[in-house]
Amino acid sequence: MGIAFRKYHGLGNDFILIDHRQQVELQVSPQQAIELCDRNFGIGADGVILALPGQGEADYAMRILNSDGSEPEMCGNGIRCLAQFLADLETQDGQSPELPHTYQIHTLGGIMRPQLRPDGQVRVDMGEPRLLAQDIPTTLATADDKVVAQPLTVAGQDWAVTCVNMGNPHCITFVDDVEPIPLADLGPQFEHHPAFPQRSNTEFVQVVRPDYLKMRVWERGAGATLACGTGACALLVAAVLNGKADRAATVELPGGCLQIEWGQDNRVYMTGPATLVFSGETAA
Ligand SMILES: N[C@@H](CCC[C@H](N)C(=O)O)C(=O)O
Repeated sequence: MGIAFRKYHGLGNDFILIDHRQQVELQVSPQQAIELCDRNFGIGADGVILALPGQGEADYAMRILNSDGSEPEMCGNGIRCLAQFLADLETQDGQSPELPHTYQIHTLGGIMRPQLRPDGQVRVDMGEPRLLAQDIPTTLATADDKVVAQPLTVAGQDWAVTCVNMGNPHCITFVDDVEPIPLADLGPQFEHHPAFPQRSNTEFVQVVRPDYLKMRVWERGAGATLACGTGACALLVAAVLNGKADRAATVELPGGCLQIEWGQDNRVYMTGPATLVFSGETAA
């Protein structure tokens, strides 16, 4: 039996979505995720997302495997795609949700709340950013301290980094211009730096205006991607902490723009699209 799937993307950050609502035990192994995500020999994607049954307050649960088979705690673009996938499945089951509709989704990074809106956008309550070194996690500061503009040497160069956990770990560096950054060279060196015991997602950010930031990302377990939702949230928080941005801004990623807001309630809100590309079934 093959695996039935649908492929979605959020600004070019693409995922294979699998209906896993009848089973709690994961039916997709890390090796299968690597094969499904392969852009030559598989479907091709940055990750595999499984829609599982929810427990307690959660309507559903999300598990995700990166294209290298590792399992991250959260994925911002992925959770928008998951919300659209769930609505599409419910519509197929004759229970189309009335918009706006908010799901409560259990993730390994906590409960997230994506809201499908009548204009086709998905707004997600991404929860509170975690800033203490022990929560990133990183050894760049003592456990109870924040990591804001701390020095880090990578590739023989000194960088000033700010770290934010949005369910998953992010290391943010502000630069004058993101275009010349040699991402494929620097990205893996940040990702695997000993200062990050659980590896790290890495964002290079250019402040165009306090309400408009431009970024390029190297994702843990997936490499250079066209967009990263948790990364866009993390970098807005980092930019505010560094006095470089307003609490609401447009973040331009290689695949398009996200609207990010760090509310006075200390929660981060992300708004962007989720697009169905095609559906299919793998060969047995
Ligand atoms: N693309 C994602 C993040 C996916 C997880 C990441 N690769 C990690 O390992 O933490 C997003 O949109 O947030």
